[in-house]
Order: sequence, then structure tokens, then C-alpha cells
Amino acid sequence: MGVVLVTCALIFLNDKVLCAQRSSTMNLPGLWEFPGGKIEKGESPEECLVREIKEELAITIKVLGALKPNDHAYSKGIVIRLLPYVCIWQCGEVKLLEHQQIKWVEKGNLNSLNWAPADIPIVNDLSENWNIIQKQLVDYTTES
Ligand SMILES: Nc1nc2c([nH]c(=O)n2[C@@H]2O[C@H](COP(=O)(O)OP(=O)(O)OP(=O)(O)O)[C@@H](O)[C@H]2O)c(=O)[nH]1
Repeated sequence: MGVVLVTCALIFLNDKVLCAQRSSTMNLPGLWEFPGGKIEKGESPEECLVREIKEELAITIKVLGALKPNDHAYSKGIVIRLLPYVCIWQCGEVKLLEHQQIKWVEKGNLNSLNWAPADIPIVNDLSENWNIIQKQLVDYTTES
């Protein structure tokens, strides 16, 4: 059985990360996710993320590094491999082109959202590594 590769962006702005709620026209309506989408033929994960985030939220991001992927088997035998990347917001104003709403969420509130099942290990990993990621982001922004 094939595995569907899906990228997702953990977009940071200061000490918050962007979380997006899937709308009624998407599958898993009402559940929260990190925005992104399926990798197209010939695309790198980073290229996919930059494209998807422009398509979904109309903003430009910079992809900084990968976190641990998570495989999840949804019903109907579909397995998705969710590939999370730490990103920073670069420019543009968020427009909701597909999602119902977004929230900029701090570490302590991540668990209050109703996450898509495939995202739960990623949210846990993010919480555990939050301080390390924050330090890398500070180093990146002071260097550039
Ligand atoms: N983008 C994204 N998709 C996720 C997450 N968690 C999760 O289970 N998914 C699932 O991964 C699959 C791909 O997501 P998508 O529908 O956003 O991908 P896409 O934009 O390329 O879709 P399309 O083929 O309908 O245009 C969906 O089945 C979605 O429910 C997540 O955090 N981010």
C-alpha cells in the first residue's frame, strides 16, 4: 500500500505557532492542523510547503528545518506520512483561502485544540522541543 506524503508547516511568529482549523469543505472538518498539503511530482518538501502556504493562507514563509515525521493510518486504508517543518512567517497578511480560522497559539494552549489524529504526535514533539526551537529561531533572526 502506498504512503501519501503530506508536508505541514509549523509557522512561528515570536513565541507563537500558527494553527489552522479545517473548514466544512475539507475532509476532517473542524479539526485543527498545521497547514500544508500533498507533495506533487518533482517537488521537494520545502517547495511544496512554500506553494501550499501561499495557496492556503496567502503568506510567504521560510522553511528552516524538519521535525520527526509521523505515519498515520486513517480508515479506508489510507496511510499518510506527515512531514513537519519549522518555518517562519516572512511577509504577507494571512487570508483564509481554505481554512475556517487560524489561531496563533503559545505552547501552553496547544493541547486545548481538537487536533487531526495524525498531528497529535507532532504536537507532543513540538511541545517537548519548544524551547530548543525557540532558541534556534532567535539565533536565526539575530543572524539574518
Ligand atoms: N495539510 C495537512 N494535512 C493533514 C494534516 N493532518 C492530517 O491528517 N492531514 C491530512 O493529510 C491529507 C492531505 O491534506 P490536504 O487536503 O491539505 O492536501 P492537499 O491540499 O494537497 O489536498 P488536495 O489533493 O485535496 O488538493 C488530508 O487527508 C488531511 O486530512 C496536517 O496537519 N496538515
